[in-house]
Amino acid sequence: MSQAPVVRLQNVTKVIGKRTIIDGVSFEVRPGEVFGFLGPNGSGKTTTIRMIVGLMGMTAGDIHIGEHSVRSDFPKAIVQVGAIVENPEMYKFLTGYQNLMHYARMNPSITKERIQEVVELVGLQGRIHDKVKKYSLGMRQRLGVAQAVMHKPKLLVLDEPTNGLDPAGIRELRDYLRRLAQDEGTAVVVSSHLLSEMELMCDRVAILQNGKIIDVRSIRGQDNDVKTLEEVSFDVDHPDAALGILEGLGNGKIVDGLLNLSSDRAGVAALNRRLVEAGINVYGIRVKTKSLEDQFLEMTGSETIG
Ligand SMILES: Nc1ncnc2c1ncn2[C@@H]1O[C@H](COP(=O)(O)OP(=O)(O)OP(=O)(O)O)[C@@H](O)[C@H]1O
Repeated sequence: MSQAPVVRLQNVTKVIGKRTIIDGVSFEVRPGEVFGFLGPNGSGKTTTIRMIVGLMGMTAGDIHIGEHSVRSDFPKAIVQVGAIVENPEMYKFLTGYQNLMHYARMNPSITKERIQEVVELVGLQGRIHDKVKKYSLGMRQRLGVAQAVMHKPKLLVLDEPTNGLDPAGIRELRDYLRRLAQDEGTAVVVSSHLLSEMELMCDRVAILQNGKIIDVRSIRGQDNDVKTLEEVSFDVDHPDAALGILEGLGNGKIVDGLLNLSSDRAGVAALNRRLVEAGINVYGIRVKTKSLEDQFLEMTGSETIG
């Protein structure tokens, strides 16, 4: 995690009328990372994304793309971004290739080789010379991504990219986003209200509710395995003292005389060792693995997430 972030949001706030739509949102995304922005409908995902790409101003806070502020240095910030925020504009009566050529002409740095590269990246090589009107939604989506990354942006932003895609289309999207992150080091920000998709696609997710980030967590460890979170209960002789010893770790709480904490698997052993070393007697440890879905539902109350 030593690389400088590609995008950094600091206390981003948006007030419309008297309503605070986005309330002090901060996070950063590093090169090669696929970052999910997850929240129920109306939680503020689109508004945040519109601010990242400069389609909407901020009331307070700032967003940096690389070292350039979206507020004070917008032209330099935005050239490093590729985005699909609304439906990508395509000429339906032109072929996929002609559409890409059309956009490439606006940017002399894009070579024919680069166009070929992005076509392969999104897996459209077999159909790139067909007219766009014959494309499925998934293929249009891919063409949109190809177009958005032709200029090799450091950051790719996609708002609800899975909307309307079937499971095969979602799997393909996931594969080429990961490829883009790995091969080109692009930082990718995707929003969705569907946790199941985010779990498959992202390295980390931020969970947004009522305009606030209520949690940011890693989904994949360095080994690329999906991480699970454990809820641990320690049965100890002095729960209050144990809570003090583990202060600041795992959001500890005492429930029914047991010390409950959140941890990953390796952390459970470390927490136990710390207690024992501090002279606490541990009579039992119960570990419950919670899926991200359980956690998300708990955090956001009863709101459905699909
Ligand atoms: N221009 C606006 N004026 C007033 N309220 C707005 C405006 N834009 C968004 N909102 C409100 O801000 C909140 C967040 O909206 P936003 O579209 O960002 O949420 P979202 O998480 O993207 O949800 P969805 O997935 O439904 O689009 C909503 O309550 C919405 O009604």
